[in-house]
Amino acid sequence: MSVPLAAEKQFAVAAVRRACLLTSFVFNKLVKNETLVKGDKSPVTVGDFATQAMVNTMLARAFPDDPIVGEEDASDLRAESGTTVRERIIELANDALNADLELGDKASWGIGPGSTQTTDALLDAIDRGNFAGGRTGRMWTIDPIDGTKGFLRGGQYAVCLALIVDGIVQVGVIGCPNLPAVWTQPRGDVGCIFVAVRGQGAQQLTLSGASPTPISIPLSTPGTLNFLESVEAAHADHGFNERVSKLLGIICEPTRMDSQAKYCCLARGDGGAYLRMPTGVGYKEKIWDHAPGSLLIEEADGIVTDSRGQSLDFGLGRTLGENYGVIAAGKDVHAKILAAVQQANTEIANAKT
Ligand SMILES: Nc1ncnc2c1ncn2[C@@H]1O[C@H](COP(=O)(O)O)[C@@H](OP(=O)(O)O)[C@H]1O
Ligand SMILES: [Mg+2]
Ligand SMILES: [Mg+2]
Ligand SMILES: [Mg+2]
Repeated sequence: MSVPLAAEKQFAVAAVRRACLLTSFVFNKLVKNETLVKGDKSPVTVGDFATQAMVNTMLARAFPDDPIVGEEDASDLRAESGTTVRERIIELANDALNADLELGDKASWGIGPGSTQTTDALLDAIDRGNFAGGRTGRMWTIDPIDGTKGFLRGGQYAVCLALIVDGIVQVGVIGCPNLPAVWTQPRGDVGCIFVAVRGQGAQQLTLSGASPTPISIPLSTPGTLNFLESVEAAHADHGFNERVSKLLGIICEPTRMDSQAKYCCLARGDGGAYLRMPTGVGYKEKIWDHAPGSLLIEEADGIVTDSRGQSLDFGLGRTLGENYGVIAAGKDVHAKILAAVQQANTEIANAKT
């Protein structure tokens, strides 16, 4: 009997692996005018666009009927003012599509040497990511560079791809080109890929997609428990986490890290919990920022909920709906952290009245 979702898993690892080579290459060559500022004031680089163009091109070949919810869209690139960055993106995406990698992806997905695409085809590939999402059917979600701010500062970032079926994440792959294979050995091998398939566990692979090693969240003790949190104070409320730490008697300092690398670290036991509480009203968390990470945690024996204790809902469209924050932790401590979060929320609400 064949293993369910084996083709999707193999594809997602190959696509993320190729994407990680592209983003690492871009980081080493990035020049100042290759970063744009989006309408919401967030940065986006030629690397984000080129990666989405490349992965979506691969997806269109491998799974032509599957819609894609992607972070980026090509409208700014189609404008006359976008000419310079557009040309650079097309060059980068084509170089990545043509790269001669093993793993047989030319045979399976028609890429590799000789697969150069036109500008129009690559811009259209980026815009295949404009799907609205929803409750029914298969869809992929891609965050070509999660943690763009981390990427720009040479910190952590992640290439994130997930398959969602009927609102449930089934496959999640996260590539972390700057993450040490072993956290305590930052001078050792750097770069890893994380894979989860629902019901089949979670694994860490090398950046070349080799040596799959099962990972899971170990039991925590109050002495070792610490929080993983965003570097960006605008993305998650650091003060709230401090309050929760005090309530729980946590003595370790939080580990600040950009991107879904936080989920990856948690899944393999580096840090006891990832807490991401909203910093204000209005921002809705995006499905591509959490789909592969949340599956990775669940498959690594962890639990992911919002601050009401409810599962994240990936069937609402491009966002997770109203923002009640995210709490990801090992099975043994999740309930304790959730209770402390709720107590902190009550205290804050009482202080206001
Ligand atoms: N006000 C806000 N609250 C929460 N998340 C936000 C936010 N503004 C932007 N983000 C998201 O935070 C992500 C990075 O998360 P982190 O802080 O964990 O590294 C960004 O992903 P991108 O970098 O892909 O745009 C972006 O989608
Ligand atoms: Mg972004
Ligand atoms: Mg993101
Ligand atoms: Mg991104």
